[in-house]
Amino acid sequence: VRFITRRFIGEYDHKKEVTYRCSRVVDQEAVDLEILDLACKDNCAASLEASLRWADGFLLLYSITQRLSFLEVPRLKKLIDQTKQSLVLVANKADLEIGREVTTEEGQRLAKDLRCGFRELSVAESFLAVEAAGSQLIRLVLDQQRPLPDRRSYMLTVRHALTRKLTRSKTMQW
Ligand SMILES: Nc1nc2c(ncn2[C@@H]2O[C@H](COP(=O)(O)OP(=O)(O)OP(=O)(O)O)[C@@H](O)[C@H]2O)c(=O)[nH]1
Repeated sequence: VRFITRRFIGEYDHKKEVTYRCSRVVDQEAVDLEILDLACKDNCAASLEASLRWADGFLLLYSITQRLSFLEVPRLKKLIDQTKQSLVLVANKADLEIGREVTTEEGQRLAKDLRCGFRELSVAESFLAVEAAGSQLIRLVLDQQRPLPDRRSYMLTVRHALTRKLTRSKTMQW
């Protein structure tokens, strides 16, 4: 809701399975978005599996003040992995430092292990951070939809491989 309306609505009536529609421009590309806000409470696996059928990407949020929500992440990631969709892990409520139960490093480490993007932010405090997380996911999704040689990740892999090769041959010259 913060991403779509720019406003932080502290308490809102969280209806199940509501799809929001909006548009964004990311890297000069206009993108139409459909966003499904999953509550993931009682019947999370079932609603997640249904959404896997149409979602191109996921923002997976946990609260830094609730370790249990962090511990749920690997299980949810496994479900998302079935479809190889793009994922950005978001550590929310960074404004509540006093109640912190999950460190930033733990979040970063988990995202590295799970090979997904990572952001720590406060939805309450920063619309810009929320927008950046959304844009990061949109970029990942757009990149995944491009033909392989045009993908940013593919080009980075090629660049790294070339750099390694060049470094090796330079070393051999010495
Ligand atoms: N302090 C603070 N509170 C937040 C933040 N984000 C959400 N909240 C509060 O956390 C509660 C849950 O927010 P929701 O937007 O309903 O998030 P949810 O993912 O549905 O979370 P749950 O209802 O806890 O499952 C609400 O009372 C929000 O006001 C944040 O960044 N900082």
